[in-house]
Parts: sequence; C-alpha cells; structure tokens
Amino acid sequence: MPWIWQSPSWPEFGYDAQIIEADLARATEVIGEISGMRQGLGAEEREELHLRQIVQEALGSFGIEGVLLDPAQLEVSVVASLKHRDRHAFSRRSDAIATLLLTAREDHAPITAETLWEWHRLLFFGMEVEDLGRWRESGIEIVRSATAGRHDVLFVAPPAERIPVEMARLLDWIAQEQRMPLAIKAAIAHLWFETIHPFADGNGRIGRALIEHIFAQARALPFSLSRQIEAEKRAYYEALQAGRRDDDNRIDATAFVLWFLQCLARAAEAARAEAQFLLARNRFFLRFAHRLHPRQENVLRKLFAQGPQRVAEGISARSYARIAGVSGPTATRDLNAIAATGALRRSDAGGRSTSYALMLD
Ligand SMILES: Nc1ncnc2c1ncn2[C@@H]1O[C@H](COP(=O)(O)OP(=O)(O)OP(=O)(O)O)[C@@H](O)[C@H]1O
Repeated sequence: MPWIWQSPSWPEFGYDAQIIEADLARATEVIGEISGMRQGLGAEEREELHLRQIVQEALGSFGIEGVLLDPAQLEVSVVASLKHRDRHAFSRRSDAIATLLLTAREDHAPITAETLWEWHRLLFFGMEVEDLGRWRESGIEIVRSATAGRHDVLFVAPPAERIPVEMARLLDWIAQEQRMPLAIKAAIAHLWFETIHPFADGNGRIGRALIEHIFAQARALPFSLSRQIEAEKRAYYEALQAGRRDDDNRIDATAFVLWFLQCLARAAEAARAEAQFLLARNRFFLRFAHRLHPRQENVLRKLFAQGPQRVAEGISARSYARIAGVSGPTATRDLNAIAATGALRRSDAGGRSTSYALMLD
C-alpha cells in the first residue's frame, strides 16, 4: 500500500473550512474566556496557575515508560526553571523536562531542526536512547498491538534518508504560514510532524511540545492540551489515521483538525473549572483566614490542595484529626470553632458521621 508521503499530493495538507467552522468558533471562544479569566487574577494567582499547568502537563504526558516523575520534585524543578529561565546545567530529569516545557511555551524564535534536537536531548536527559538529539537513522513503523509473531502495521513512516528534507519543508511551512487560524496551524503541523516521525523515540511528546510552541507564537495556551490528548489517546490515534486522506490534489486533514478543535475545547473547559476552583479557594481564605487559628487554616489549605472533589466531600472530625495530627476531641473543638466563623457548616447527620461542608460562595 502506498503511504501518504508517497502520494503526489504530499505534503499539501488541506481541510474543509465549512465542516470545522463551528468547532473552530467554539474552541476560540472558550480559550478566549480562560484568557479573560486569567486577566482577572492577581500576579501570584497567575503564577500559581502557570506552575500547575506545567506540572500537570509534565505529569500527564511527559513521563517515560517505567520511570515515573515525582510530582513534588517536578514542582521544585518548574519553580527553579521559572526563576532561572536561561539555565543549562541540570542534575535531574525533572529539571530537563521543566526546561523543555517552558522553552516550548516561551521561546518565540522560529523553530529549527536544532531546536527540536535540543528538545529531544532534554526529553531523554540522563537516559540511553537511540539517535539522541538527532533525526533517526533507521526505519520506523507504527503497529497495532504487537503480539508474538503477529501485528497490524498501521503506518510506515518515511525512510530515514528523507527526514532532513521532509523536516526542512515542515519547518519552513511553520515559519511562513501566517494566514491560517492558529489552532488549525497547530493541528496540521502536529499531524505532519507525526507523519514524518523524525525521531527514533519521543515523537508524540516532541509533537505535543510543538503544538504548545505554535500557540505561543501568538499567545501561549492558558492550559495544558497535552494532558487532554493523553486522556483521549485512543480517539487521538484514530484521528491521526483518519486525518490523512489522499484527496486527488491535497491531503484532507479535516477529520484530524475537527478532533483537535474539539479536544482543545474540552481541555479549555477543564481548565476553566480549575481556574474557578482556584478563585473560589482564594475568596474563601480572604473571607475567613483572619479568623482561623494557623492549624485550622493549614488543614483547610491541605483539603483544597486535594482538589474540588475532595473539597465537595467536606471534612469529618476523623479526617481533620488525621490531617492535623491531633486527637479526636481537639479535632471536634477545632471544627466547631471554624464553624462559628461561618467557614464550615455542620451537617445534620450527627454522631460519628458528622461532616462539615466548606462554605464557598
Ligand atoms: N497511525 C499513526 N501515524 C502517525 N503517528 C502516529 C500514529 N499513531 C500514533 N502516532 C504518533 O506516534 C506517537 C508515539 O510515537 P513515539 O513512541 O515515538 O512517541 P513517544 O513520545 O515516545 O510516545 P507517547 O506519545 O505515547 O508519549 C503517538 O503519540 C502519536 O503522536
């Protein structure tokens, strides 16, 4: 079977503007809403959201099989990278990943082959991988579930000797293309990059960093898209396959572009909920912190750190005692004192199951 890169239309990617129109409008609208919400945050809150975003992205999408990234370690690395953006000496993999993610989002220089090689070195910092920091030197095929002796070849990428020319053409297109809506440009660049599959490993992750980089040319995405792609991996793979239809004189990428825009909107909606939660938390402490004992505030902050679901469950004397490291009677006394400030409301259940709801506005 001839592969798409063997077609005479390669690499003329196109899409049906009418089919994607509504989804493009939706994605643009919700991204705009989040950017607007961010404008309304204080500098500290914005920095916190940014930090969370990078950490989530790294955790959700930049781990390596079998080598888990430690969230706390990663946070330290991201904070350090945010403070010293030009640093080049790392001792840990999490430092290198944090630098990769920040560079992809914040470096406005046109992307070159050297940039991508550098990202590849950062991605695999401290690890032994084939063709580190350069294009792959052997062939690659993408297979579906390779079981002993049998597998379906989904796609064969272009041979290694074509990569320098193919990548030069893609990078040139990224530099030149100015008219296309950014979200569509990012989708096509990603699809094109994955079709070339220029590295021996890490093509998914570098391709996702490329998306962030393209958005950052105008305005960095105010949330993590990689995390959403990771959560929808099966549909993503199908969209990659479906988004390369040979259509006489062009490659019809409509199916992939459509999926990408919808994924973008879902990521933005999740980010909106997170930002709203953060704002509600800040308003909560603004209203009540001055009336709380430091231990009480500390327990409530720990609860918020566990996310919206945990906060919605409220807190019992038992969990308060565990979090604060105090006895049951002290926990009950503290909870009643907090309830007296109006920050908590005691549930009617009573007895051992008594729980206190947090009074968010
Ligand atoms: N049919 C396909 N054609 C082209 N590219 C594909 C296809 N299916 C998957 N891909 C891409 O290949 C990536 C996997 O390639 P590779 O293993 O080199 O990347 P990775 O970064 O190590 O993996 P991951 O994306 O799972 O983190 C997928 O993330 C996807 O972007």
